[in-house]
Amino acid sequence: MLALEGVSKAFDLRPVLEEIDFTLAPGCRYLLSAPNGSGKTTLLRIMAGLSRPTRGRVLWNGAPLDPRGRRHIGVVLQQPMVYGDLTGEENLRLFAGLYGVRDARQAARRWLERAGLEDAGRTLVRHYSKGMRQRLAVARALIHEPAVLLLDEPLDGLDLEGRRSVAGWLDETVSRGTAVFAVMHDTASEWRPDVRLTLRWGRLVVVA
Ligand SMILES: Nc1ncnc2c1ncn2[C@@H]1O[C@H](COP(=O)(O)OP(=O)(O)OP(=O)(O)O)[C@@H](O)[C@H]1O
Repeated sequence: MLALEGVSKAFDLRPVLEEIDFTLAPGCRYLLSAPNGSGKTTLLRIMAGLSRPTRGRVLWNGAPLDPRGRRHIGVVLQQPMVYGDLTGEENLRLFAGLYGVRDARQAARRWLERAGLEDAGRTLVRHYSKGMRQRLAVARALIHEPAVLLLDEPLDGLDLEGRRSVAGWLDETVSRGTAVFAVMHDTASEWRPDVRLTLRWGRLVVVA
């Protein structure tokens, strides 16, 4: 499982994260909520292996996170990593292929349907609304059934129905054993976490 060991991060000597020790548990829902600029995205990027800590380590099953470990992680950042010049279906097939999903075409179709995008599957993503793009980004992050799903504001920009359906997939993913770690406003009522976290002075703390 994914673990942080003494993770600190500073930008130009300005500390953002301080000595974070944290291990995710399978099938657990984490919600991280903290003020703007407190380091939430920085933490998520480090957990995903997209940024290096200044000190400390990110571990996958006890060993430093490497490209093989990263295959077990799905990520949705604030700028959804989907390609505007490809169709929704092409995007999903591309990522399914990159992650080594066995039948990429079938997986892409299944996830398009789950995302409620089957009619838009052949439309270029640059013509999608923000909500459609967000649903596609979550489908992209789940297509290889990761053990850990890291999300930055996954419900933002969605209408009520979209929020409920994404929250529903997250719960479904959790029920299959995936640990879901989401940066989200703590007022989001569609998704109930098991553990609420915040960042205080760069430290990750559990909110009682
Ligand atoms: N690449 C970078 N170079 C320099 N400073 C950075 C960089 N990335 C983030 N920071 C700074 O680190 C601090 C934490 O940023 P981060 O984006 O992680 O916060 P956040 O909690 O996600 O904020 P928000 O809620 O606004 O998204 C901010 O002061 C930001 O300016």
